Amino acid sequence: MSRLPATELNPALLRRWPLPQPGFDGDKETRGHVLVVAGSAEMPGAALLAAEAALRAGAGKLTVGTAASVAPQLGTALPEARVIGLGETAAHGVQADSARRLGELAGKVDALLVGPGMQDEASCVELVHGLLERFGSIPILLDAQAMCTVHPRREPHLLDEAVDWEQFRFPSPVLLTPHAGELARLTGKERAAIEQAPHDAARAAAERWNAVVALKGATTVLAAPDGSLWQHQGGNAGLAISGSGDVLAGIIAGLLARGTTLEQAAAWGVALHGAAGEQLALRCGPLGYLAREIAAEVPALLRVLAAQ
Ligand SMILES: NC(=O)C1=CN([C@@H]2O[C@H](COP(=O)(O)OP(=O)(O)OC[C@H]3O[C@@H](n4cnc5c(N)ncnc54)[C@H](OP(=O)(O)O)[C@@H]3O)[C@@H](O)[C@H]2O)[C@@H](O)CC1
Ligand SMILES: Nc1ncnc2c1ncn2[C@@H]1O[C@H](COP(=O)(O)OP(=O)(O)O)[C@@H](O)[C@H]1O
Repeated sequence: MSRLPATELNPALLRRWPLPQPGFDGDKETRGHVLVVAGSAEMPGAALLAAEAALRAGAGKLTVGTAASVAPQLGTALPEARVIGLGETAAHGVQADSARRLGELAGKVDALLVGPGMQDEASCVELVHGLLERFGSIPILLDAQAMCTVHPRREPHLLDEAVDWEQFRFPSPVLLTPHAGELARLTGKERAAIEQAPHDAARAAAERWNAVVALKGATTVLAAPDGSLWQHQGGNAGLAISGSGDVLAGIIAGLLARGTTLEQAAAWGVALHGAAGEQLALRCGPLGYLAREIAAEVPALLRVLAAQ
Protein backbone atom coordinates (compact mmCIF):
# COMPACT_ATOMS: atom_id res chain seq x y z
CA MET A 1 0.00 0.00 0.00
CA SER A 2 1.48 3.34 -1.02
CA ARG A 3 1.26 6.02 1.60
CA LEU A 4 1.80 9.67 0.77
CA PRO A 5 3.62 11.68 3.45
CA ALA A 6 1.11 13.44 5.72
CA THR A 7 1.70 15.85 8.58
CA GLU A 8 0.43 14.55 11.92
CA LEU A 9 -2.34 16.73 13.39
CA ASN A 10 -1.27 16.86 17.03
CA PRO A 11 -1.56 19.47 19.79
CA ALA A 12 1.91 20.86 19.04
CA LEU A 13 0.93 21.56 15.44
CA LEU A 14 -2.40 23.10 16.46
CA ARG A 15 -0.67 25.39 18.94
CA ARG A 16 1.40 26.75 16.09
CA TRP A 17 -1.87 27.31 14.17
CA PRO A 18 -3.81 29.38 16.75
CA LEU A 19 -7.49 30.14 16.33
CA PRO A 20 -8.58 33.77 15.93
CA GLN A 21 -9.41 35.08 19.39
CA PRO A 22 -11.93 37.87 19.94
CA GLY A 23 -10.89 40.83 22.07
CA PHE A 24 -12.37 41.05 25.56
CA ASP A 25 -14.62 43.87 24.37
CA GLY A 26 -15.83 41.93 21.28
CA ASP A 27 -19.57 41.33 20.86
CA LYS A 28 -21.21 38.21 19.39
CA GLU A 29 -20.78 39.52 15.82
CA THR A 30 -17.00 39.46 16.22
CA ARG A 31 -17.09 35.67 16.79
CA GLY A 32 -19.10 35.08 13.66
CA HIS A 33 -22.57 34.12 12.52
CA VAL A 34 -23.12 30.56 11.24
CA LEU A 35 -25.91 29.48 8.91
CA VAL A 36 -26.70 25.76 9.18
CA VAL A 37 -29.02 24.34 6.51
CA ALA A 38 -29.86 20.84 7.69
CA GLY A 39 -32.47 18.33 8.78
CA SER A 40 -35.66 16.92 7.38
CA ALA A 41 -38.85 15.49 8.82
CA GLU A 42 -37.17 12.10 9.27
CA MET A 43 -33.84 13.41 10.56
CA PRO A 44 -34.44 16.67 12.46
CA GLY A 45 -31.86 15.64 15.06
CA ALA A 46 -28.99 16.07 12.61
CA ALA A 47 -29.77 19.81 12.41
CA LEU A 48 -29.88 20.07 16.19
CA LEU A 49 -26.56 18.24 16.64
CA ALA A 50 -24.73 20.29 14.02
CA ALA A 51 -26.17 23.63 15.07
CA GLU A 52 -25.44 23.20 18.77
CA ALA A 53 -21.90 22.11 17.95
CA ALA A 54 -21.30 25.32 15.99
CA LEU A 55 -22.08 27.36 19.12
CA ARG A 56 -19.97 25.07 21.31
CA ALA A 57 -17.01 25.80 18.99
CA GLY A 58 -17.37 29.46 19.88
CA ALA A 59 -19.42 31.02 17.07
CA GLY A 60 -21.37 34.04 18.32
CA LYS A 61 -24.60 33.76 16.37
CA LEU A 62 -26.58 30.95 14.76
CA THR A 63 -29.32 30.68 12.17
CA VAL A 64 -30.74 27.31 11.14
CA GLY A 65 -32.71 26.66 7.95
CA THR A 66 -34.69 23.43 8.13
CA ALA A 67 -37.88 21.72 6.95
CA ALA A 68 -40.90 23.82 8.02
CA SER A 69 -42.63 20.92 9.76
CA VAL A 70 -39.79 20.49 12.28
CA ALA A 71 -38.70 24.11 12.67
CA PRO A 72 -40.79 24.92 15.78
CA GLN A 73 -39.55 21.85 17.68
CA LEU A 74 -35.99 22.65 16.68
CA GLY A 75 -36.37 26.22 17.90
CA THR A 76 -37.60 24.96 21.25
CA ALA A 77 -34.80 22.42 21.56
CA LEU A 78 -32.19 25.06 20.65
CA PRO A 79 -33.41 28.37 22.02
CA GLU A 80 -30.10 30.04 21.12
CA ALA A 81 -30.88 29.78 17.39
CA ARG A 82 -32.97 31.71 14.93
CA VAL A 83 -34.81 28.96 13.04
CA ILE A 84 -36.20 29.48 9.54
CA GLY A 85 -38.81 26.95 8.39
CA LEU A 86 -38.30 26.19 4.70
CA GLY A 87 -40.73 24.80 2.12
CA GLU A 88 -40.75 20.99 1.94
CA THR A 89 -40.60 18.50 -0.90
CA ALA A 90 -43.10 15.63 -1.06
CA ALA A 91 -40.52 13.54 0.84
CA HIS A 92 -40.34 16.26 3.56
CA GLY A 93 -36.83 17.40 2.61
CA VAL A 94 -36.01 21.09 2.06
CA GLN A 95 -37.20 22.49 -1.28
CA ALA A 96 -34.59 23.63 -3.77
CA ASP A 97 -36.01 27.15 -4.14
CA SER A 98 -35.24 27.77 -0.45
CA ALA A 99 -31.90 29.11 -1.72
CA ARG A 100 -33.76 32.31 -2.65
CA ARG A 101 -35.21 32.74 0.85
CA LEU A 102 -31.88 31.96 2.52
CA GLY A 103 -30.10 34.29 0.08
CA GLU A 104 -31.55 37.19 2.09
CA LEU A 105 -28.88 36.32 4.68
CA ALA A 106 -25.98 36.77 2.24
CA GLY A 107 -23.68 39.45 3.62
CA LYS A 108 -24.98 38.78 7.16
CA VAL A 109 -23.46 35.35 7.84
CA ASP A 110 -19.80 34.36 8.05
CA ALA A 111 -19.90 30.59 7.38
CA LEU A 112 -22.36 28.16 5.83
CA LEU A 113 -22.87 24.46 6.61
CA VAL A 114 -25.25 22.44 4.43
CA GLY A 115 -26.22 18.79 4.51
CA PRO A 116 -26.61 16.94 7.83
CA GLY A 117 -29.81 14.91 7.87
CA MET A 118 -31.07 16.23 4.53
CA GLN A 119 -33.12 14.06 2.21
CA ASP A 120 -34.21 14.15 -1.37
CA GLU A 121 -31.03 14.25 -3.39
CA ALA A 122 -32.29 16.10 -6.46
CA SER A 123 -33.66 19.06 -4.53
CA CYS A 124 -30.63 19.05 -2.21
CA VAL A 125 -28.22 19.28 -5.15
CA GLU A 126 -30.15 22.14 -6.71
CA LEU A 127 -30.42 23.88 -3.34
CA VAL A 128 -26.66 23.66 -2.85
CA HIS A 129 -25.97 25.11 -6.28
CA GLY A 130 -28.31 28.00 -5.45
CA LEU A 131 -26.54 28.55 -2.13
CA LEU A 132 -23.09 28.41 -3.74
CA GLU A 133 -24.15 31.23 -6.09
CA ARG A 134 -25.42 33.38 -3.25
CA PHE A 135 -22.83 32.64 -0.55
CA GLY A 136 -19.71 32.23 -2.71
CA SER A 137 -17.72 34.78 -0.72
CA ILE A 138 -17.87 32.99 2.67
CA PRO A 139 -16.42 29.60 3.75
CA ILE A 140 -18.78 26.72 2.94
CA LEU A 141 -18.85 23.19 4.37
CA LEU A 142 -20.84 20.54 2.50
CA ASP A 143 -21.55 17.39 4.54
CA ALA A 144 -23.64 14.23 4.10
CA GLN A 145 -26.33 14.56 1.39
CA ALA A 146 -25.06 17.99 0.26
CA MET A 147 -21.85 16.39 -1.01
CA CYS A 148 -23.88 14.79 -3.83
CA THR A 149 -23.42 18.20 -5.46
CA VAL A 150 -20.14 16.93 -6.91
CA HIS A 151 -21.78 13.89 -8.47
CA PRO A 152 -25.52 13.29 -8.13
CA ARG A 153 -26.71 9.73 -8.10
CA ARG A 154 -29.44 10.47 -10.63
CA GLU A 155 -29.53 13.23 -13.18
CA PRO A 156 -31.54 15.77 -11.20
CA HIS A 157 -34.39 16.69 -13.48
CA LEU A 158 -34.37 20.32 -12.43
CA LEU A 159 -30.66 20.84 -12.97
CA ASP A 160 -28.99 22.09 -16.12
CA GLU A 161 -28.56 18.88 -18.10
CA ALA A 162 -25.50 20.34 -19.83
CA VAL A 163 -23.43 19.89 -16.64
CA ASP A 164 -20.63 17.39 -17.25
CA TRP A 165 -20.28 15.80 -13.82
CA GLU A 166 -16.96 14.17 -14.67
CA GLN A 167 -15.52 17.69 -15.10
CA PHE A 168 -17.28 19.31 -12.14
CA ARG A 169 -15.07 21.57 -9.97
CA PHE A 170 -15.99 24.18 -7.38
CA PRO A 171 -15.12 27.67 -8.64
CA SER A 172 -13.44 28.37 -5.29
CA PRO A 173 -12.58 25.75 -2.64
CA VAL A 174 -15.26 24.44 -0.29
CA LEU A 175 -14.84 21.90 2.51
CA LEU A 176 -16.17 18.33 2.13
CA THR A 177 -16.37 15.81 5.00
CA PRO A 178 -17.07 12.33 3.56
CA HIS A 179 -16.57 9.00 5.28
CA ALA A 180 -15.14 6.21 3.09
CA GLY A 181 -18.62 4.99 2.09
CA GLU A 182 -19.66 8.43 0.94
CA LEU A 183 -16.43 8.99 -0.99
CA ALA A 184 -16.94 5.59 -2.60
CA ARG A 185 -20.42 6.65 -3.69
CA LEU A 186 -19.20 9.98 -5.04
CA THR A 187 -16.26 8.57 -6.98
CA GLY A 188 -17.75 5.24 -8.11
CA LYS A 189 -14.92 3.36 -6.35
CA GLU A 190 -15.21 0.50 -3.88
CA ARG A 191 -15.20 1.46 -0.21
CA ALA A 192 -12.42 -1.08 0.40
CA ALA A 193 -10.19 0.62 -2.19
CA ILE A 194 -10.60 3.97 -0.42
CA GLU A 195 -9.95 2.45 3.00
CA GLN A 196 -6.80 0.80 1.70
CA ALA A 197 -5.29 4.05 0.38
CA PRO A 198 -7.08 6.92 2.14
CA HIS A 199 -4.27 9.43 1.59
CA ASP A 200 -4.35 8.92 -2.17
CA ALA A 201 -8.16 9.00 -2.20
CA ALA A 202 -8.42 12.23 -0.18
CA ARG A 203 -5.74 13.99 -2.23
CA ALA A 204 -7.28 12.91 -5.55
CA ALA A 205 -10.72 14.14 -4.43
CA ALA A 206 -9.30 17.47 -3.23
CA GLU A 207 -7.51 18.09 -6.51
CA ARG A 208 -10.36 16.86 -8.68
CA TRP A 209 -13.12 18.96 -7.07
CA ASN A 210 -11.05 21.94 -5.87
CA ALA A 211 -12.03 21.20 -2.29
CA VAL A 212 -10.50 20.70 1.13
CA VAL A 213 -11.45 17.10 1.92
CA ALA A 214 -11.61 15.60 5.41
CA LEU A 215 -11.90 11.84 4.79
CA LYS A 216 -13.30 10.60 8.11
CA GLY A 217 -12.48 7.32 9.82
CA ALA A 218 -10.48 5.91 12.70
CA THR A 219 -7.67 7.87 11.03
CA THR A 220 -9.02 11.03 9.41
CA VAL A 221 -7.05 12.30 6.41
CA LEU A 222 -7.22 15.95 5.47
CA ALA A 223 -6.24 17.03 1.94
CA ALA A 224 -6.10 20.47 0.33
CA PRO A 225 -6.39 21.22 -3.39
CA ASP A 226 -2.68 22.22 -3.48
CA GLY A 227 -1.71 18.66 -2.44
CA SER A 228 -1.08 19.36 1.26
CA LEU A 229 -1.93 16.36 3.46
CA TRP A 230 -2.51 15.95 7.19
CA GLN A 231 -3.73 13.01 9.24
CA HIS A 232 -5.31 12.67 12.66
CA GLN A 233 -5.23 9.55 14.78
CA GLY A 234 -7.20 9.89 17.98
CA GLY A 235 -10.65 9.56 19.41
CA ASN A 236 -12.01 6.04 19.74
CA ALA A 237 -14.54 3.61 18.31
CA GLY A 238 -17.27 5.15 20.46
CA LEU A 239 -17.27 8.05 17.99
CA ALA A 240 -18.56 5.72 15.29
CA ILE A 241 -22.21 6.44 16.07
CA SER A 242 -25.14 8.00 14.26
CA GLY A 243 -24.96 11.75 14.44
CA SER A 244 -21.25 11.93 15.31
CA GLY A 245 -20.40 13.29 11.85
CA ASP A 246 -23.10 15.95 12.22
CA VAL A 247 -21.41 17.17 15.40
CA LEU A 248 -18.02 17.28 13.64
CA ALA A 249 -19.53 19.32 10.80
CA GLY A 250 -21.05 21.77 13.28
CA ILE A 251 -17.78 22.20 15.19
CA ILE A 252 -15.94 22.95 11.94
CA ALA A 253 -18.63 25.41 10.82
CA GLY A 254 -18.39 27.25 14.14
CA LEU A 255 -14.63 27.57 13.73
CA LEU A 256 -15.04 28.82 10.16
CA ALA A 257 -17.38 31.56 11.40
CA ARG A 258 -14.66 32.66 13.83
CA GLY A 259 -12.43 33.43 10.87
CA THR A 260 -10.27 30.35 10.27
CA THR A 261 -9.27 28.99 6.87
CA LEU A 262 -10.93 25.81 5.60
CA GLU A 263 -7.81 23.76 6.39
CA GLN A 264 -7.42 25.19 9.88
CA ALA A 265 -11.09 24.69 10.77
CA ALA A 266 -10.98 21.09 9.57
CA ALA A 267 -7.73 20.39 11.45
CA TRP A 268 -8.96 21.87 14.72
CA GLY A 269 -12.43 20.39 14.28
CA VAL A 270 -11.15 16.86 13.78
CA ALA A 271 -8.78 17.19 16.76
CA LEU A 272 -11.51 18.62 19.04
CA HIS A 273 -14.00 15.92 18.01
CA GLY A 274 -11.43 13.17 18.65
CA ALA A 275 -10.42 14.66 22.01
CA ALA A 276 -14.09 14.91 23.02
CA GLY A 277 -14.50 11.20 22.27
CA GLU A 278 -11.49 10.44 24.46
CA GLN A 279 -12.93 12.50 27.34
CA LEU A 280 -16.30 10.76 27.08
CA ALA A 281 -14.67 7.34 26.90
CA LEU A 282 -12.77 8.10 30.11
CA ARG A 283 -15.88 9.29 31.92
CA CYS A 284 -18.61 7.01 30.54
CA GLY A 285 -16.79 4.05 29.05
CA PRO A 286 -15.52 3.39 25.52
CA LEU A 287 -18.90 2.66 23.94
CA GLY A 288 -22.40 3.95 24.53
CA TYR A 289 -21.94 7.69 24.89
CA LEU A 290 -24.19 9.68 22.58
CA ALA A 291 -23.47 12.01 19.68
CA ARG A 292 -25.41 14.72 21.54
CA GLU A 293 -22.86 14.54 24.37
CA ILE A 294 -19.83 15.26 22.19
CA ALA A 295 -20.26 19.00 21.65
CA ALA A 296 -20.49 19.90 25.34
CA GLU A 297 -16.87 18.72 25.74
CA VAL A 298 -15.60 21.23 23.19
CA PRO A 299 -15.38 24.54 25.11
CA ALA A 300 -12.99 23.13 27.73
CA LEU A 301 -11.00 21.27 25.08
CA LEU A 302 -10.51 24.46 23.09
CA ARG A 303 -8.59 25.80 26.07
CA VAL A 304 -6.71 22.56 26.70
CA LEU A 305 -5.61 22.08 23.09
CA ALA A 306 -4.53 25.69 22.75
CA ALA A 307 -2.39 25.44 25.89
CA GLN A 308 -0.85 21.97 25.60
N1 LIG B 1 -29.91 7.03 9.27
C1 LIG B 1 -30.29 7.50 10.48
O1 LIG B 1 -31.04 6.87 11.19
C2 LIG B 1 -29.79 8.81 10.97
C3 LIG B 1 -29.00 9.61 10.18
N2 LIG B 1 -28.58 10.81 10.55
C4 LIG B 1 -27.88 11.68 9.63
O2 LIG B 1 -28.30 11.49 8.27
C5 LIG B 1 -27.19 11.62 7.38
C6 LIG B 1 -26.97 10.31 6.61
O3 LIG B 1 -26.55 9.30 7.50
P1 LIG B 1 -26.87 7.74 7.25
O4 LIG B 1 -26.38 7.06 8.45
O5 LIG B 1 -28.30 7.59 6.90
O6 LIG B 1 -26.04 7.42 5.94
P2 LIG B 1 -24.54 6.86 5.78
O7 LIG B 1 -24.44 5.46 6.18
O8 LIG B 1 -23.55 7.83 6.38
O9 LIG B 1 -24.40 6.88 4.20
C7 LIG B 1 -24.35 8.11 3.50
C8 LIG B 1 -23.98 7.82 2.04
O10 LIG B 1 -22.81 7.01 1.96
C9 LIG B 1 -23.03 5.90 1.10
N3 LIG B 1 -22.40 4.67 1.62
C10 LIG B 1 -22.38 4.25 2.89
N4 LIG B 1 -21.71 3.09 2.99
C11 LIG B 1 -21.30 2.79 1.73
C12 LIG B 1 -20.52 1.73 1.17
N5 LIG B 1 -20.06 0.72 1.93
N6 LIG B 1 -20.28 1.74 -0.15
C13 LIG B 1 -20.76 2.75 -0.92
N7 LIG B 1 -21.49 3.77 -0.45
C14 LIG B 1 -21.73 3.80 0.86
C15 LIG B 1 -24.51 5.72 1.03
O11 LIG B 1 -24.85 5.29 -0.26
P3 LIG B 1 -26.05 4.24 -0.50
O12 LIG B 1 -25.72 3.05 0.35
O13 LIG B 1 -27.30 4.95 -0.06
O14 LIG B 1 -25.97 4.01 -1.95
C16 LIG B 1 -25.05 7.09 1.29
O15 LIG B 1 -25.20 7.78 0.06
C17 LIG B 1 -26.02 12.02 8.28
O16 LIG B 1 -26.02 13.44 8.37
C18 LIG B 1 -26.39 11.35 9.58
O17 LIG B 1 -25.73 11.83 10.69
C19 LIG B 1 -28.79 11.33 11.92
O18 LIG B 1 -29.79 12.32 11.83
C20 LIG B 1 -29.20 10.24 12.91
C21 LIG B 1 -30.19 9.28 12.34
N1 LIG C 1 -12.64 4.01 15.40
C1 LIG C 1 -12.71 5.36 15.38
N2 LIG C 1 -11.81 6.11 16.05
C2 LIG C 1 -11.89 7.44 16.06
N3 LIG C 1 -12.85 8.15 15.40
C3 LIG C 1 -13.75 7.47 14.70
C4 LIG C 1 -13.74 6.05 14.65
N4 LIG C 1 -14.78 5.66 13.87
C5 LIG C 1 -15.41 6.79 13.46
N5 LIG C 1 -14.79 7.88 13.95
C6 LIG C 1 -15.20 9.27 13.70
O1 LIG C 1 -16.61 9.40 13.98
C7 LIG C 1 -17.24 10.24 13.02
C8 LIG C 1 -18.36 9.45 12.33
O2 LIG C 1 -18.96 10.27 11.37
P1 LIG C 1 -20.02 9.74 10.30
O3 LIG C 1 -19.63 8.41 9.81
O4 LIG C 1 -20.21 10.83 9.31
O5 LIG C 1 -21.32 9.60 11.21
P2 LIG C 1 -22.83 10.05 10.94
O6 LIG C 1 -23.01 10.25 9.46
O7 LIG C 1 -23.67 8.94 11.44
O8 LIG C 1 -23.04 11.30 11.71
C9 LIG C 1 -16.14 10.72 12.09
O9 LIG C 1 -15.64 11.97 12.52
C10 LIG C 1 -15.04 9.66 12.24
O10 LIG C 1 -13.75 10.14 11.98
